[in-house]
Amino acid sequence: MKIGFLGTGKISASMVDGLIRSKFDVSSVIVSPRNAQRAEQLSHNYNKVMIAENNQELLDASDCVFLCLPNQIAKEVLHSLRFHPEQLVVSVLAMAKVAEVEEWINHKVYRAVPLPFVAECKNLTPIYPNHPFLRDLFDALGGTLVLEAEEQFNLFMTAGSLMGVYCNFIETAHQWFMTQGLKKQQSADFLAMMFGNLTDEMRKIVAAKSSVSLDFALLEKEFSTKGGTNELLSNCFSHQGGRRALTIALETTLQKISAPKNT
Ligand SMILES: NC(=O)C1=CN([C@@H]2O[C@H](COP(=O)(O)OP(=O)(O)OC[C@H]3O[C@@H](n4cnc5c(N)ncnc54)[C@H](OP(=O)(O)O)[C@@H]3O)[C@@H](O)[C@H]2O)C=CC1
Repeated sequence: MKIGFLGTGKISASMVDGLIRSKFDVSSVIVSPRNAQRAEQLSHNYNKVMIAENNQELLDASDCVFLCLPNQIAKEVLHSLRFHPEQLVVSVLAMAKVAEVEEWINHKVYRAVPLPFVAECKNLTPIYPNHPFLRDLFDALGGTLVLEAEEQFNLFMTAGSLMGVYCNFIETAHQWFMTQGLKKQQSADFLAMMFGNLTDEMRKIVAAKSSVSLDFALLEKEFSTKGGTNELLSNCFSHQGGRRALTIALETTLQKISAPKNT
């Protein structure tokens, strides 16, 4: 199977890294010439990776193509391209629904939310609708979550949009500690170690595969001594609008993801 990536950015590079590292049987990978530096790097790193002359040549050579373009220009770029009837087309575009992309390209479309961690074959990737080839591919990259409805898929797209705000949260605390006099390196080391360890705790619970699913409220309690400073900080954050701000941000993002575009 020849797999093509239209738009050679962060997600394409992560998927290429993961595919080459995985046991998935891929005969060759074709990337589009933009971003030139990233495409060059991938073809330099891996024998199986070739750079197409242009977007149409990439489509002509691919059995399966992942649409990994910036959202703002996707419609315009895709409109001018010819897809082949037997080709499997997978959109990773966050902000366009299946029906919209199908109208742009006049071709059946599947969707996926691969996150950068597919590069190390350790991410669960939601797909919609189900497709056996995509299931096998993403299973090799860490696991597949098959969604029956696009509304469910859009909720996972929203969940996948939490990475930036998570870093924002830590950065806000980090900046505050520095204004209070902590050394940059010491603050960064401490925060990175603590948040990394919290993530490891969640991994342990998931790996134990107990019948009880991960309970985040319980974790919050476990890491908050009754009457202690963790409880104080968490309650203060919630009462000052922290939870509300996150809920509003999630709703705004889901609305943007789900809103119909001008087709
Ligand atoms: N990053 C993530 O975690 C996730 C991203 N997504 C979605 O995936 C898509 C890609 O995201 P991401 O990889 O992060 O974005 P990037 O900006 O890293 O990659 C987009 C790539 O498209 C290239 N490009 C721009 N114009 C064209 C064109 N006309 N023809 C071909 N390629 C072009 C850009 O090249 P150049 O640099 O030269 O402009 C760039 O390399 C987006 O729609 C995003 O919403 C979905 C799930 C998760």
